[in-house]
Amino acid sequence: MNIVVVKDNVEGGQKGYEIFKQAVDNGAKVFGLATGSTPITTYDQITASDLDFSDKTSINLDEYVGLGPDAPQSYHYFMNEHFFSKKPFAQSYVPDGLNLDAMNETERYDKIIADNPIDLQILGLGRNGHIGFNEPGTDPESTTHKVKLTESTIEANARFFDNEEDVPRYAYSMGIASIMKSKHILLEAYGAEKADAIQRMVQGPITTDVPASFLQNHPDVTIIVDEAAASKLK
Ligand SMILES: N[C@@H]1[C@@H](O)[C@H](O)[C@@H](COP(=O)(O)O)O[C@@H]1O
Repeated sequence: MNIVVVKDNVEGGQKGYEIFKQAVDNGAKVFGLATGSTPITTYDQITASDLDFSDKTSINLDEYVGLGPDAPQSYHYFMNEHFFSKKPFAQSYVPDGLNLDAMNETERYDKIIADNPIDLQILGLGRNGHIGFNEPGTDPESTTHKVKLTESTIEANARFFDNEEDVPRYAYSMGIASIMKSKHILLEAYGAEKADAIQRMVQGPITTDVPASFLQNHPDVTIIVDEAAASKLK
């Protein structure tokens, strides 16, 4: 794992942008995208740049079950606001939270990923070490699946909703195996509340208790962290 320690998320966003630019320069066609507060500075740098994605494809990691693109807390809405409205792709895929037939939706999404192998996948990191919505205990062989969110994740994501009860309890997420197939992975994490997860991901045993620890098995991972998130690395 290649670890880059930066001063703050603004410098991290600059580095994240550079990694996207390099991927574009090297001919990457498919970009795996993430939501959450973490990648926003990277997306801001990208959307303010002259990088062109009009002949490229994006595939998002996850979506809440029950929320569609018009719901302000949906990940589709987030992507429209922070990325696609400013920098459109030829096609952008996000799991369809309004498709309540989980079997149908997860199979549909797996086919999209199989047809469009991801060149660069960007990831955030949950406080409990989750990636996408792959919570602790997720099978490393998992492909797209319906997830029951943990209390820790519901609590962490409640800040985007009026009440904690409004946070959806389920999500669709690419699986760990789907993520591991990406050619290059960029994970960003900022702030002291991510320090434990970063330490366990990088230096702990590879275990389903810390889904991100499986990234130790990937040949091409770059991690951008600020000093607070790196503070527990030994
Ligand atoms: N499903 C998302 C993850 O993809 C994201 O990485 C994580 C961290 O979010 P944040 O970047 O806001 O800390 O939150 C959510 O649970």
